Amino acid sequence: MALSTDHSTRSVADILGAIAASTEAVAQQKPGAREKVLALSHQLVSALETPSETIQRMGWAEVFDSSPKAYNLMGSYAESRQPARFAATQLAVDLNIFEKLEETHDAPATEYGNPGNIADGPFQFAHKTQNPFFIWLAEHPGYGEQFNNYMSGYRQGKRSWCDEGFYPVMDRIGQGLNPETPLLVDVGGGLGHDLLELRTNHPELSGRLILQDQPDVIKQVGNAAEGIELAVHDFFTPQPVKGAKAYYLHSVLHDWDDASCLRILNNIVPAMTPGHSKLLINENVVPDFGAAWPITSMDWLMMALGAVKERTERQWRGLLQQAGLEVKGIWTYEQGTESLIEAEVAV
Ligand SMILES: C[S@@+](CC[C@H](N)C(=O)[O-])C[C@H]1O[C@@H](n2cnc3c(N)ncnc32)[C@H](O)[C@@H]1O
Repeated sequence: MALSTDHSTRSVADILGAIAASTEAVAQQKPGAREKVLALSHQLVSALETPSETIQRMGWAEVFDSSPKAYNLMGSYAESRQPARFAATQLAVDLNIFEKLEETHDAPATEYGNPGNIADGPFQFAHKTQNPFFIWLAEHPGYGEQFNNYMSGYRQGKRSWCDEGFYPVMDRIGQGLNPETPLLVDVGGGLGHDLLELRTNHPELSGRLILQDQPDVIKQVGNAAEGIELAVHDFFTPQPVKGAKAYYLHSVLHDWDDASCLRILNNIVPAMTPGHSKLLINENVVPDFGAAWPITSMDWLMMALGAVKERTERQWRGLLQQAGLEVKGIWTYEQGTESLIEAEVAV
């Protein structure tokens, strides 16, 4: 869902005007003035944010790190002076936050590192399981279905990689196609929203569009994805579709640790035709400085859910290189959006 510019511009201007008109009363601590501006601020947020941002804010960002209070309490990438380092804020230091963590946690034993075992992280502790998140989901179909619905909601209002001004689809994957050959294989593609967007934004592209996912997910798609081929495929097994123009992984690799990602990539690379096939990865690329809240809060969420992390550009390049892939370009639309990483088989 796109933000309606006319409506939101008018609302935002009105709300900002009302806030400006109340600042004097707040400064003078008039009864009710602070509450009024607070209520207006909530209206301002709801006028500005997309459904995706609402889900992020209510679902995890405020809990983890993005609300000014929690964020300032712990620290942020934004305040760090070292690349890709998280810096404690003055408030965290003043409140001895990290000493408190040390008392309640076995942090020193892990040298304060991220949890790194996908079968033994915070999620497994909470749910008393030894299964990684997606295996647990597959065993709990009700939750799996809700997760798939959530992924569709999470995409609403977000820039799509195939929107004008993001990844130059026609230039990069639009040449040398014919209707019989696979254009794009969406590996772990969920309910197929990316393929539907590609078809809507680029109806002129020819070639087969193939959605692959786990059995329950493909069953949930049913016949809701007309013109898209549905296939049950476990991405830890060899990719059956050979020589596609593009293999696409959206929010898949960030679910897994490096060893699992290499297994996924090593199962795709043999299917790629050198000089023809591209691997497209749609993920956050954490900037070394000043990462925006949608990215830093997602990093916290991934730690909690999967004992995994969002990756920096250096980490992405290193991972792909290990799989015999060479990065051809990274496209980012604006601060805080996911990026499109394009790679080919290294020659
Ligand atoms: C975070 S979701 C991303 C879904 C979709 N690509 C998107 O961006 O909305 C990860 C997807 O990976 C799928 N998945 C997990 N393990 C899988 C496996 N072994 N083989 C294939 N798909 C798998 C899940 O079912 C889920 O749809």
